[in-house]
Amino acid sequence: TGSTQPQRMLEAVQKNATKGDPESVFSAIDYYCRHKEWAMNVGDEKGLILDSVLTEVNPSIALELGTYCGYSTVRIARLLSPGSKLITVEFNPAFAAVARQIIAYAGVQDKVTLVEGPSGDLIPKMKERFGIKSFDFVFLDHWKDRYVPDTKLLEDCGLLRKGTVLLADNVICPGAPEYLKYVRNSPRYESRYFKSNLEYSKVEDGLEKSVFLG
Ligand SMILES: Cn1cnc(CNC(=O)c2cc(-c3ccc(F)cc3)cc(O)c2O)c1
Ligand SMILES: [Mg+2]
Repeated sequence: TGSTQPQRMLEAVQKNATKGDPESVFSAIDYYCRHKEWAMNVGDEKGLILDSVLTEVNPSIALELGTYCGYSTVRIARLLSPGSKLITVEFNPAFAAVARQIIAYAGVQDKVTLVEGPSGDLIPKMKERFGIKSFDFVFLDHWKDRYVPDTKLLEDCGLLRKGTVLLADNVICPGAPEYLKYVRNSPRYESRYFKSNLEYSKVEDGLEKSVFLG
């Protein structure tokens, strides 16, 4: 009955997942999006790469740009150590409203702060609003033409430190060519491409992992 696709995803979670079980929540979304309606979640295949990078970094403070319905928010939050935090930024209020419910259903709401608004406006306010020194990990999954300006903004606001890991979704499909040029040509990043597939599809896509060198 849910009128929008995000609402139908939420319904699928409420119907098929177990409250308080993050794994069952993102698995229910994957099942729905693979068999019923495609949606732009990072998905199960790229999600495994996200999991492995997260486990390696074990961030105390992480940032996600582009919450959408909270699929990757739940995937990230479930792997955070006790006391670690994830700040996730979503521009679209309808997406944010669904994401809050999916995050709560998964039981990870205590680790997550969802902030609504344009990333370009919110990033400069992160230090004062959330008392952040710098981020250990950043997942970029929002508008692809915002990857470069927001990365430069994170640098200029002193929100990256030596060793901060940036992980960018969709660098092939839909593509973020300027971002790839930026991080691969900059002496301030050490970049590596993780080849995969577009969520729920056979089309190539991948994640770019870039370590800020300070
Ligand atoms: C409206 N909006 C709110 N947030 C965003 C940012 N995300 C994307 O744009 C995005 C798009 C696609 C995608 C769409 C159509 C297609 F044919 C192939 C790929 C996949 C993703 O993983 C994405 O993250 C867009
Ligand atoms: Mg994406």
